[in-house]
Amino acid sequence: MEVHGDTKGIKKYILDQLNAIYDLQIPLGQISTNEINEKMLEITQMINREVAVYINRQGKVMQVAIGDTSTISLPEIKERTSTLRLSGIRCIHTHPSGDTRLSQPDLSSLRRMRFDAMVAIGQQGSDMLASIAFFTGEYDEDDVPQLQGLGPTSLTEIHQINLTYLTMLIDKQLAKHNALMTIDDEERTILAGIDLANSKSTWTIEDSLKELEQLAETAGAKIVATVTQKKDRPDMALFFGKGKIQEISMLIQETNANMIVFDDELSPSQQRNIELMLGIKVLDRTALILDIFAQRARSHEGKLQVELAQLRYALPRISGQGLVLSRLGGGIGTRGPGETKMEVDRRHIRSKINDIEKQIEAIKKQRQLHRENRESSNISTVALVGYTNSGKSTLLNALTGSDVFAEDKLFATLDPTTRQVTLSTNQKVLITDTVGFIQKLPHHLVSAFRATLEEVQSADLLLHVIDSSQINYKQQMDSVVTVLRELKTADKPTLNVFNKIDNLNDDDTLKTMLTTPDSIGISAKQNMNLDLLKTKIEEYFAGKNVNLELLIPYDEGSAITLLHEIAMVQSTQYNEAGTLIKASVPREEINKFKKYMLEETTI
Ligand SMILES: Nc1nc2c(ncn2[C@@H]2O[C@H](COP(=O)(O)OP(=O)(O)OP(=O)(O)O)[C@@H](O)[C@H]2O)c(=O)[nH]1
Ligand SMILES: [Mg+2]
Repeated sequence: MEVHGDTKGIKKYILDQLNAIYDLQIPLGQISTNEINEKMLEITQMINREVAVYINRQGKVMQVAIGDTSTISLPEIKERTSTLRLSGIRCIHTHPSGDTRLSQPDLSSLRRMRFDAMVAIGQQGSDMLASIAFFTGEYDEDDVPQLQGLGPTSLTEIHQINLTYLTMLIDKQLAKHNALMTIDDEERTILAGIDLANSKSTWTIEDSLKELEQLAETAGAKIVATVTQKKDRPDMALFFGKGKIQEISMLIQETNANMIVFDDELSPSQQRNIELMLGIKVLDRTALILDIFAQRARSHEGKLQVELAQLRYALPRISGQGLVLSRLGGGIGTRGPGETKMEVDRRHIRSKINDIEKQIEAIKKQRQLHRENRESSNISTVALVGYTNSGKSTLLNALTGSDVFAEDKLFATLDPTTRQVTLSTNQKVLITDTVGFIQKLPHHLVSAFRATLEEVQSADLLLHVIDSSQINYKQQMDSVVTVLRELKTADKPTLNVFNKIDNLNDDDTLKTMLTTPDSIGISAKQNMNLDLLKTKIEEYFAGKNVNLELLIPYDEGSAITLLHEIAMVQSTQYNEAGTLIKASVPREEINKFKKYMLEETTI
């Protein structure tokens, strides 16, 4: 490292002191430190010349120079053809006179170099004073970028400014201005997951992050990096450790990311703290899911429910921000009276929440009437439940010949759809397609599925549709059961429908799946076993099944295969004498299994 500028005639021991500044680190987001400022002022007094230090957004000193800042050139600052962004470097320099007002050359250097901020510091008596100027992100009528200043004031005050947050707002504002010229709305996204030491989840962090990636892509984001951290528990303030956040800050610079999504729900304060440290948009899994919901909602009620969930999510999160900025006298992103504006917003949100709740209540009553009509007509109801993208809508379409929207994306369906299906016995049942479930679904989001919830609660039978081609299908099943438990419907009679078996080329896997009680393997897309599925539904409603407990010797495997085909297997155990199976068998088929029946079985 060398000291730049006009160093002629400067003594070596002073150059050494200036050189030592390169080794000093500035905390993320803070403009500079007392240590650096004191050093700079001390040297200024000795040589009676300006001393300038250039610092990047990681808090690293990029250059130390002596002399006039208006003639400085920084190789780190690439000449940008567009006027979109700040350079990511700030200039702190001394005024030997002690008058810290920014001069015209200071301001033109700020404009030319697009500094994050230009700061002048000086000493008056024992006081360290400073002035700061930065872009507001706005332009005047002649398209000249506007500047804003603060000071002279105490250095302490300047150090309280959160530069990360400030530059984020400026960048946003600049981008907005240039939106007509450049299309740069790509969300370059970093995914972040925590690997908790004693997590109760059956999901691996890799699987969970893979799913988060799918969610982010569904929402329209482009993934540029993924970070994980192993921890005993999340950090109260930052979720991750401080060092990790610093590492991410570096990664943001490298990848030019403008958004980070955490795989778990962040508390409002964690979200805010991370945003202040990183200066980019910070979302969590919940916000991402809400965003997808918002894009997908079609029905009036669906839209209301998503909006309600969004407002409830936003409410505790609108606070604090802009404190630093309102002290700077408004400007970037704070137009309106700072805190007052937030307060108004919050009240506004609360009344909106009330309003939507009333509307939803009214719709709910209407729906209840519908349901009562349906119930009085004595038609049995089946609800399709399952992990998102497992093929519920495809199955509804296949069973009923309808054309519900199905696609290879998470949360293709938001609003429940009910169709009638005629079974072979001419019996009619109503089948309802519902929103898919997902792991780590927060409680308040579950309530956003109210329509689904009611459908599931009122159904006579659930078909749990499982994507058997997923390696982690078991974990997905667990997650569905968890949500069903939250909906207090986990005890409903359920048929496990292993879908997409056309994608399975491994018979053993299917066999293992079918040892799950009450299960059947199908392909909704390829029309495999759909008649069998209908028969099972039929049998359930006809009450034609008899529960048997069978012991099948190991050399009579074909009986087990037959059993899986025509009965609902509830449990399978292996013991010395053979396979012990509990199954619900159609009455007319009982004879085929008589010889395996355990004595205590009663028919
Ligand atoms: N190979 C194969 N693909 C299937 C089968 N059933 C559905 N799919 C595909 O799986 C994807 C998801 O199907 P959907 O019916 O939209 O799934 P869903 O459960 O309704 O999903 P959400 O509404 O998003 O929760 C689509 O691309 C379907 O074509 C199947 O039996 N075999
Ligand atoms: Mg669907």
